[in-house]
Amino acid sequence: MSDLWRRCLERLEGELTSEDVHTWLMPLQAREDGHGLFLYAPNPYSLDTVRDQYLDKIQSIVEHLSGRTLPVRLEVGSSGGRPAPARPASSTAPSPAAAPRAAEPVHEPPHVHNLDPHYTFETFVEGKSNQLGKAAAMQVAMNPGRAYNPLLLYGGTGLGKTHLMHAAGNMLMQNNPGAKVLYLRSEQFVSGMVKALQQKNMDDFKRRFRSVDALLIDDIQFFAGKDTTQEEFFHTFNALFEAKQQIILTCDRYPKELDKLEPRLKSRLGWGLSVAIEPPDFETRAAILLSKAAEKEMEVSEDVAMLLAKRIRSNVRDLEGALNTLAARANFYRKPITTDFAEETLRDLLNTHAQAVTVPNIQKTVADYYQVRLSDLLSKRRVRSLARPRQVAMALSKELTEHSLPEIGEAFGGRDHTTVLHACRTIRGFCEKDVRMRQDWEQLIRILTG
Ligand SMILES: Nc1ncnc2c1ncn2[C@@H]1O[C@H](COP(=O)(O)OP(=O)(O)OP(=O)(O)O)[C@@H](O)[C@H]1O
Repeated sequence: MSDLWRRCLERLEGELTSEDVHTWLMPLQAREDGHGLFLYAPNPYSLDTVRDQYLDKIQSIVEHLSGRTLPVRLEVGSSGGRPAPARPASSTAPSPAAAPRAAEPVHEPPHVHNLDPHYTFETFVEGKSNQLGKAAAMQVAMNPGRAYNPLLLYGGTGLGKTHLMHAAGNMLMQNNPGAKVLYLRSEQFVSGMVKALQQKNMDDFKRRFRSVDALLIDDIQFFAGKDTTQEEFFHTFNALFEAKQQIILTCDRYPKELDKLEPRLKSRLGWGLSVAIEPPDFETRAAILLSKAAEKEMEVSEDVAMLLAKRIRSNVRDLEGALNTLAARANFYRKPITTDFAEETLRDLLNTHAQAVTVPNIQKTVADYYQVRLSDLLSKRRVRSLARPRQVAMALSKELTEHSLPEIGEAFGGRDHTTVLHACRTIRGFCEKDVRMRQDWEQLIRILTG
């Protein structure tokens, strides 16, 4: 890899999300000579995206790193000169020896996927919280268009929905290398559509999306309130569905609960299978940490993994962030990652996560959330409008703090420990069968630990 591009990527990793870097920038091949830095995109779609969203940033980093004005050129192809997989028929095959052309807008359907190769089922750690989602995603990858269509994965941020979606796409490609799989964030669907409307080439837009074997759209909550997008997506959905092409979607909540999403679209989304991805429990968090550490070839003991898993409960992205910080510091100071080193390095981060999670804080947060008075929540009154939030607050106290059942009972106006135990069981039962309760629960966990 060109040294300049490697350093540029390192900078970009600090400025963009790792998803952006993995999806769009890592797949680029680079060649550098005295005239410029040449970047080769695997397909026209990827070229369009890199040019529209990242080229300016890349250009300024390259200038900064090289200390001079060095042009950055983009084209479809490879730095080794292998023919471009999806060059439009009117263009000649790229050759790195030829003068690079400026990127032109191209609207051919992508023949090379833009999936993140690191997001596979092998690198996904299974636990109770994501078991169903993983099984469903595997089913879809093995029987695209037939098992569940659409497959919709929903749940809070950073819990592995995007990972599973890419894993399904990667497995589908592995089983059928000729398949056309297109992954997009919903913002990209919206901006592609706006551009097509402006340039009056909606036919190209429609063709681009409808010619794939599997369409993966991330974070569809972004469609809410965007009527034209929903209309277009509705038609794309129908076309794909009728042709038995696979659709995989993610959403940050149960889509039926999304305001400002057209009823007919909501109904379509319910035709296949919707699976919740829940926050992982302690054991799964620790297992994920050990697996990520192994992937990064970091030496992390079980003690360190358990320390982080115990203190960081919000989501997997935060866990991974903590691990990356540890890796960078350990590398810099050339020190082994012991529990002391981890405590010291992540002191602020661990404190932030620990701070919010006290019983009084949980009580106050739950009272605000359900709009009841704190004094009522802690009182002996048994009306239902208070009893349920009180049980939620007790169950959260058990889940998120180290306090014992008697201590929690004491903090809730001197109640018996069996009352707390009953609350925990009742709320767990509710979460299993009632979508709204589960959303409340997850939302509260996010507020308290985010
Ligand atoms: N069970 C798991 N095993 C391994 N890695 C995981 C797991 N769950 C999440 N991750 C990792 O956590 C990070 C965040 O996951 P991901 O981006 O898939 O979350 P998400 O649910 O799509 O979040 P958002 O809604 O914010 O897009 C990724 O690096 C992913 O690999």
